[in-house]
Amino acid sequence: MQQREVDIAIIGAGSAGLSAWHAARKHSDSVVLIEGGEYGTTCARVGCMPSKLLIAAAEAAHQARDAGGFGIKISGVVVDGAAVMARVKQERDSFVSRVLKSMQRIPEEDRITGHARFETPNTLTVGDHTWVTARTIVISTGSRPTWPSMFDAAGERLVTNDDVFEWDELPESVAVFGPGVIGLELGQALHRLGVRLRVFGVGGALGPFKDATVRDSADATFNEEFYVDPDAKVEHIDRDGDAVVITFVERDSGRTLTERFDYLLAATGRRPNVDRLGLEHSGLALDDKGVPRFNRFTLQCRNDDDRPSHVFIAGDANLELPLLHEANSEGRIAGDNAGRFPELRAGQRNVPLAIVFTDPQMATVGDGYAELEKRLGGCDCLAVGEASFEDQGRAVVMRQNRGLMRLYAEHGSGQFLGAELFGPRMEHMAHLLSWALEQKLSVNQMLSMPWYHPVLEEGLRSGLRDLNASLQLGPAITERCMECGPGD
Ligand SMILES: Cc1cc2nc3c(=O)[nH]c(=O)nc-3n(C[C@H](O)[C@H](O)[C@H](O)COP(=O)(O)OP(=O)(O)OC[C@H]3O[C@@H](n4cnc5c(N)ncnc54)[C@H](O)[C@@H]3O)c2cc1C
Ligand SMILES: NC(=O)c1ccc[n+]([C@@H]2O[C@H](COP(=O)([O-])OP(=O)(O)OC[C@H]3O[C@@H](n4cnc5c(N)ncnc54)[C@H](O)[C@@H]3O)[C@@H](O)[C@H]2O)c1
Repeated sequence: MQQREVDIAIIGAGSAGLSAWHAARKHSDSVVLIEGGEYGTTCARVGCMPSKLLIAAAEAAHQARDAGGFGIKISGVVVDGAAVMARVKQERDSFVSRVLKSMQRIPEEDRITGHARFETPNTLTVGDHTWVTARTIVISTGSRPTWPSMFDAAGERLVTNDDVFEWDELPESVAVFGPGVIGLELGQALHRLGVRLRVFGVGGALGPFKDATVRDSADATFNEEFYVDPDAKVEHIDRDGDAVVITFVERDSGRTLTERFDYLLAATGRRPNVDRLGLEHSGLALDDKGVPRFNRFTLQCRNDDDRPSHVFIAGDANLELPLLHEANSEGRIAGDNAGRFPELRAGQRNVPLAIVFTDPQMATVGDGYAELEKRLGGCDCLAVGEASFEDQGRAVVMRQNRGLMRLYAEHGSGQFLGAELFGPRMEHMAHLLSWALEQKLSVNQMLSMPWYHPVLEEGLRSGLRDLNASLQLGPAITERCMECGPGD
């Protein structure tokens, strides 16, 4: 076994680990980055980027088919599955190669390949070849898909997002389990690319929504396009030859059906990669899910005797907000603090922002309705406003007039608190709203900003007016702003 003694060891060369490495190197030349799986990051290899590439192809097919609604006739839209997958893989590989190229800036002697495990609080073994003793350690080991054992009946026809972007052709049919973020993004894309689809969920959850009004709107809208049952009754999952055979109660008819699918796509959530780290030797205090307890501003873990630890945890590994921008910023904070230890700095954390790239898009800004309701509902302090996109001017122009937004504010102060958004191009609206929340703007201040015409943001103005009306603050409310032009 080789022996390495370093200042800082970073476990996992994903997005969080790479950010941590760059931040840590500002403090010390003695930093190693340990990677046990494939280099290139989850985001570029099997996550954000290939999923958006598949969605982009699906959008092109959808727009071609929908063009008739504008009087444009495109006959015989053909999806060439092999060509679609070839482009997804080619662009995916190019994103991965950019990550790999940027990693060349990390000196070779500072990169160690192999699975890391704690042997003592300051010592790791990497594979069966290296002992690393480190003054501080960053855990940035990411997460992996998880599914209930009943899916194992599908054998090798059980796939996850790790497999989909390796397909050379599009399958004829897929049963998606989990109408969460991954299930809806990939499910809708596959459907639009001509794949026969059923999406099964449990307990009624749909996407990221906690506000039942928005969730119901999304449920109805998606079901106009493809089958989603967020509270499915699935009786059996079997394997017959190359097919996965699923017996379930159909949502509206109540009939028990047995259908064959090429694949079962498990999109039932992800678990943090902390279970194979030998954490029992790390001295760290763990929560009930086995994840180290940590401070979200410093990313510092705690020891099981409650003293602050020399170990930090960033990215999907800590299970807090498994999103790319959070992995990057947590990695930066963790790497910086691992370098300064025992001195620490509280890092800047942004307001929660999540966007789902379905059509219509889904987005949440702030703590989300369930959390706000818990915090402010009891004292009747939570004001709610809403606006539909059904008759929103610009959305009608674009034939994208579907969806609903709900906006939240605090009674008394009038401060904007967050939103759940379902509608066209919400990625942009969600950014505007997160910036307003970051600036702690009141609803009144937001309404006093410029509003162009005719834009989707006029729909946001309608929602803010409705919210302002529920706040009962200031002068009488204008019901509908006709002098602004049609489009509110
Ligand atoms: C299909 C899909 C789509 C997504 N789309 C989006 C999106 O559109 N927008 C968005 O913000 N987020 C998206 N995400 C989430 C985003 O990809 C993740 O939040 C982010 O990639 C997490 O980065 P990370 O550094 O924590 O983990 P990773 O990039 O997974 O890095 C962890 C690394 O640690 C390594 N490792 C694990 N254990 C060990 C060990 N013991 N020793 C050594 N190495 C180890 C792993 O091999 C891995 O390389 C998506 C995720 C998926 C799955
Ligand atoms: N656009 C994005 O930002 C983006 C895209 C993809 C993934 N991600 C990240 O990846 C994370 C993981 O995504 P995910 O979709 O795997 O998790 P998720 O938590 O969003 O969704 C999992 C879904 O599976 C359902 N489910 C659980 N057990 C089930 C069962 N036995 N049968 C049927 N359904 C079941 C849950 O009710 C939930 O709806 C997300 O939370 C997100 O942070 C982000």
